[in-house]
Amino acid sequence: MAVVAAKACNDNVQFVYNKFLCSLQIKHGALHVRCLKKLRLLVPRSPSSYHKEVPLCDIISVSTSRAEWNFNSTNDTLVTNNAYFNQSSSSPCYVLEVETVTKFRDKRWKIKTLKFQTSCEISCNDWCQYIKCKLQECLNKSSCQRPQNLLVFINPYGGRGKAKSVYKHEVAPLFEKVGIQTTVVLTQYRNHAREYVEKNDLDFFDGIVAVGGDGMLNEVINGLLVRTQKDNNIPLESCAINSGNASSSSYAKPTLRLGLIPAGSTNCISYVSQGNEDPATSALHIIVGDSHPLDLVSLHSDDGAFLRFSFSMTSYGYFGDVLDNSERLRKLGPSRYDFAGINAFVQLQAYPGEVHYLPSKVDHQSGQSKCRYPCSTCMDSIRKKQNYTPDKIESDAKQFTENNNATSFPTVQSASEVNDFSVHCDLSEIGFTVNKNPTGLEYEPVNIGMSAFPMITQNSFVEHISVPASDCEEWKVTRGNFIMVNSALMSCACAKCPYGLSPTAHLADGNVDLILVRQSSRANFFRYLLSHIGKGDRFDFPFVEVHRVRAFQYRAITKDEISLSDSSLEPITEEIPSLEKKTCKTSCWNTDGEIISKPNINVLVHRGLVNLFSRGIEE
Ligand SMILES: Nc1ncnc2c1ncn2[C@@H]1O[C@H](COP(=O)(O)OP(=O)(O)OP(=O)(O)O)[C@@H](O)[C@H]1O
Repeated sequence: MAVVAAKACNDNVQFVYNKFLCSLQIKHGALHVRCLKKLRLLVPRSPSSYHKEVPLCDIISVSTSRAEWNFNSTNDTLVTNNAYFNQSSSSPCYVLEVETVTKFRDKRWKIKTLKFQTSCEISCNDWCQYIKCKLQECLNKSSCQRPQNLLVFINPYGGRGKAKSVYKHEVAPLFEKVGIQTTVVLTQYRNHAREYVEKNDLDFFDGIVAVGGDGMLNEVINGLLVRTQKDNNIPLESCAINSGNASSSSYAKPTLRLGLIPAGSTNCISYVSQGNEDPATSALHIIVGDSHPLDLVSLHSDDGAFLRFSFSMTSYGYFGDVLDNSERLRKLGPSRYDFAGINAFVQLQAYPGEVHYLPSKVDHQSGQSKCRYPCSTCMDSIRKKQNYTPDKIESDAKQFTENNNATSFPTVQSASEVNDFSVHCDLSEIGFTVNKNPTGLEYEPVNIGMSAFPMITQNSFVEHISVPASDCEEWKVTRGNFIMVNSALMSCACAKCPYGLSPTAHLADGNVDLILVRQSSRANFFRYLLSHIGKGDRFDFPFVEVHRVRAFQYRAITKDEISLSDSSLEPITEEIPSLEKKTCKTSCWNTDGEIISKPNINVLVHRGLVNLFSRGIEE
């Protein structure tokens, strides 16, 4: 049938489309509509200027129907003189209907039906079959099939409690229209979706969709990842490199794709992966079967216990305090974040800590391209990963362990002993380099005894870090009083911050942007926060630094350690409470809107560990 259709479609069949006589052609993955002649005198465009190109992957359905010719011969002089119309008008009209997505400037998608009329029933049917075949070929090539059966979780309480109505009015009709079967679960309690995904048989489904905010997607991701590791007998505590897995981590990748229908107070993933928070657009990305890999980080406590997976922001300090405050103001709805933000700002605090990080080979400065469809950075990393053979992963891992075979944490020299800290510190001998703060102001090397210091051994990193050594630089360490330690796995754009915490972060490049906001005045910190409203450079502050990293580890410095005449950790302004005046408090972590109260954590990036129903933002 396909061959017959293809043959027929090579003939020069003419269709009437949008007041033009036109021909159709499929090439380079798109349906081309080329206009040959205009059928109405008053149409301003010339036929040669009219050329429409519909990517096959944007076509939703193709069908045929019968209709009436819709010419008005009294108004249309050209029509009445046109040979095609004269022949056709007396014969029946067959319509080839191509339903496709149409795209608006704000990246919203809607369904549009293109109607091509002809008097030849056979040509109409052949073209219908031909487009269907080509569409299937295109889907097979990209190995992204369109979902037929979806598991849908709706959080009835997230955001303004609108998720149920959003699904009912904007999404369900679209799924019904294309014949997607759904199993809908209204969540009854926190972690209901997570438990459901962990315990139930999912073989029947092609994907899981969360209707709510980022918190709902986070639940589903955690449930699915935990379940997948269980199914594959992979302990969550281990991140050793797995030679059988093309991923940079030992975690097994789930086969189900995931989607979010944005209906929460923060829908960061929708902003970052499609450029808006429009539920219908998200539904259409699911319907056309889009697929884009998404990096995740796994969070482990300092004793190696698994905490959770996260896909966007993991932040300590100010954002942790905002979330902590906002949980107490839940009854205020989404506006609680504004109140909590003001409250945390009034009580602004810097937290003493130490950050170990493994820089990526592509540093933040040189990786300035934005993540846009088709994103070569994300796709390159996938291709590279595919070339990364199991043998190479194992040999790199071995080399990495041999090169860094130190078992004890090195003694950091005193400030007076060390002038150029980045070079002459003992740490460099075992693969650590201690950074010098660009300002040279906020912190200096400290004289701190090992006995009082939380033990971080190089081996403890090797156990948990699962990135190929050849893709990374050496581990580095820095310390100071931090208002915030942020990590952005993606740009983290949202309605309040349209360019995000880190505008050039990618969805699937295997890196996370580590943003260290050191102690400064309230006014400076406010300027830093304000810089997120616009396009401007949010890293152009002397107290802010950014590193593109594959992994990092945070250790809070305790009061005992501070008391060891640690001059580096003195506040530089009187505005923010001094550590001497206050007890040495710790903050909590805010990871995708969930709280982790333990301050000491390990954060590891896992490249493209899940696939989203998305293609990335189209320019
Ligand atoms: N039925 C339920 N009752 C209470 N909590 C739920 C329920 N279903 C899901 N949750 C939890 O609510 C949290 C927030 O949900 P979601 O992300 O959908 O909405 P949100 O409005 O963006 O978030 P938030 O309310 O935190 O601003 C999620 O972390 C999820 O675990």
